[in-house]
Amino acid sequence: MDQESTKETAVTIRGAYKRYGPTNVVLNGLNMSLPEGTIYGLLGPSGCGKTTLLNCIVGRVEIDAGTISTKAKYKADIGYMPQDIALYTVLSIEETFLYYGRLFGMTYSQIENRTEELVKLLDLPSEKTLVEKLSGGQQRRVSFAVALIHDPQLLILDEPTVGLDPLLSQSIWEHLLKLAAVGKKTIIITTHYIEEARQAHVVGLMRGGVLLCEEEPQQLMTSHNCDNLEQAFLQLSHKQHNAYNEEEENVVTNYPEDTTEKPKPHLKGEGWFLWSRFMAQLIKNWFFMWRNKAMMVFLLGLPLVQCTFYNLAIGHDPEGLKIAIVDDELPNGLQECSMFPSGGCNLDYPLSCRYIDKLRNRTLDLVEYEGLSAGKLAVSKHKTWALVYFSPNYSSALTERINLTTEYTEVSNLSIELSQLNVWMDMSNQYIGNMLKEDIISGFVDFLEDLFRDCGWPPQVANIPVRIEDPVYGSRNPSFIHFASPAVIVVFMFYLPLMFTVGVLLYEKMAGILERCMVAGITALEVVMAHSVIQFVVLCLQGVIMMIIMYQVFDSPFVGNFFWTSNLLILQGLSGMCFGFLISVVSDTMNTASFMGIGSFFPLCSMSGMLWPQEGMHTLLKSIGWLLPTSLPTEAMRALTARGWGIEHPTVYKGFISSSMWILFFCLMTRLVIKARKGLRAK
Ligand SMILES: Nc1ncnc2c1ncn2[C@@H]1O[C@H](COP(=O)(O)OP(=O)(O)OP(=O)(O)O)[C@@H](O)[C@H]1O
Repeated sequence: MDQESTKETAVTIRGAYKRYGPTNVVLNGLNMSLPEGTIYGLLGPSGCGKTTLLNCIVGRVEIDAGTISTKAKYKADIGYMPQDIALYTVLSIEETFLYYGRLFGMTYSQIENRTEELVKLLDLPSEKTLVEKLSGGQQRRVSFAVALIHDPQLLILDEPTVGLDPLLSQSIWEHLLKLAAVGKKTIIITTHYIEEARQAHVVGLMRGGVLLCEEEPQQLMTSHNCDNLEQAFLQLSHKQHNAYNEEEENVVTNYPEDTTEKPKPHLKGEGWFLWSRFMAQLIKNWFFMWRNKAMMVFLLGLPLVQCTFYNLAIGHDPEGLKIAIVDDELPNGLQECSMFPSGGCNLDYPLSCRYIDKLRNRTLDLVEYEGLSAGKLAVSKHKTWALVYFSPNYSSALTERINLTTEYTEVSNLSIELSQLNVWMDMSNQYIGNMLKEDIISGFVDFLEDLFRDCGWPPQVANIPVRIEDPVYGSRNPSFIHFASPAVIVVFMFYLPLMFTVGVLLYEKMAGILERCMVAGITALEVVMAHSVIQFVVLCLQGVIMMIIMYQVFDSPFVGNFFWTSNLLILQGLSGMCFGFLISVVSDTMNTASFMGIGSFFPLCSMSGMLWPQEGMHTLLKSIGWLLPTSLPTEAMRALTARGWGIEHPTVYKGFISSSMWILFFCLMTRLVIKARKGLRAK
């Protein structure tokens, strides 16, 4: 580059090319030269590429070919006001200035003085006012003030006067002229109000990816023999249009080859990590959370409500289930039972009555039907869940069968058949069906043991010769809720941080705030670190709430080590947060992020052993299911809480390894996606 020509210039652009996709050429070999201490009014029709050009100058977008050189060498030497408001609306004016001031490395007293000056200059309301309470024009002025706060050498302003009162626009222009004259600041300003640009020292008209002219406004009007800029631009546009019509094809075919080496970035950051920038981001996050109290209540209330509802709704045995009884050995129906004693060794009384008593004790709702077909109809019409049928000679046949056991007498096949209790069930609901089956069978064993005891026979003979001893782990009557609790906590601890991370980062990304902060010099590492600190606090609180609800308020078994359990949950929360980072960089809209979040939720739940043991999964799923981010941590959580195993046990440490590997994987993928998207944007 010609050193001599750039000596006095603040911005020099030579042969800049930029396109979005193969045909949307936005910069087509553009040249621009901006002397120091001048105001450059960049004009052009909507969509001609003004914002893209500014983005290239501030380093938001990379050009495909050409050179950009600026006198400002560091990102923080530039003051940038994007077209969108791009402000944290929950912060006050004062907090906004404090945040950006700290990002630019200003001291607290410098920020305070500057705040006072800018509030006066831009006629802003009290600095304590929240940005969300300001009008659109006031918000625009705050955004303008943010660009000015650190008194930068180079100011890049994308339509700063849109929607402002003409008097205020005029005072802004006066201030810009003063900045250029006294402070030697260089300013590039885009505007749709062409006549406003008369006040600039130089105007540039952009059209078709190039600058049609770069001249002093008065000179431009004189040379085109016009009274105003609009007419001069019309003439220039006509001239270009006629010339282009002849060689339109060349616009694309002249474009530099994709293989051309990309130009190096012309602006430097100030390192990957600066404590002051990290702290500014952290304090801003804190304000953000403090102001979003509804969001905080939601984030902390959600685990509380979810865990409470889960414990109240799931795992309890259904009560009052209706069972049809058809007892053909009682001609006058079940009321006859009251005539017989409910205990003793009375083998001549109807034994079905004693058994029915046992069923009643199991909180079943027994409904008497007359005849087998009426009972069966009740089940098929879903009036009852099951039908228990006693044959006419049930008691005598059962006595005969019992005698076989106690006195080794012979028993006929008919007696065996009649002593059989017949049960028809509605098994469409697996859990209720199995529970009823268990009640019917264990009720029968109870009844038989009682009878044997009353008759002086060993009651053990009435049962099958298998004794289930006290369990090694868990209780004698395990509940589904106890099985699912570890998975529920692990899945919640994964998804709650994911929701928070995606919610916060995507909001900043979509509002253009993240880009604006990046232009101000903040790095992705500082953003991630500051978010992680806040997220860590939130996930610890969420974990404590869930542990209290699950293990203190309700009675999920906890026999493990609190230290390792809480560490596992924290690791799991961080893994969810990192997945949130990945979703935030992959998605550009809340819709895409929601689809990714919800889309991953069901597979993770179903394969994490929350609904069904992993041992029962299809072989193919079993071989990959353990790889998922919630599978091994769920097993580790179960082993820690229900079995009391320590970190030295493979099931436990595999959970820790799995969470750590997923954190690593999500971080790497996030990094790769950022790189890939940068590459795609550059194409
Ligand atoms: N990130 C992007 N991806 C793809 N195309 C883009 C992107 N940003 C801008 N463009 C396209 O580049 C062209 C120039 O857009 P740009 O926003 O730079 O125009 P502009 O002159 O600033 O318009 P306006 O005055 O309306 O703000 C448009 O066709 C736009 O659709």
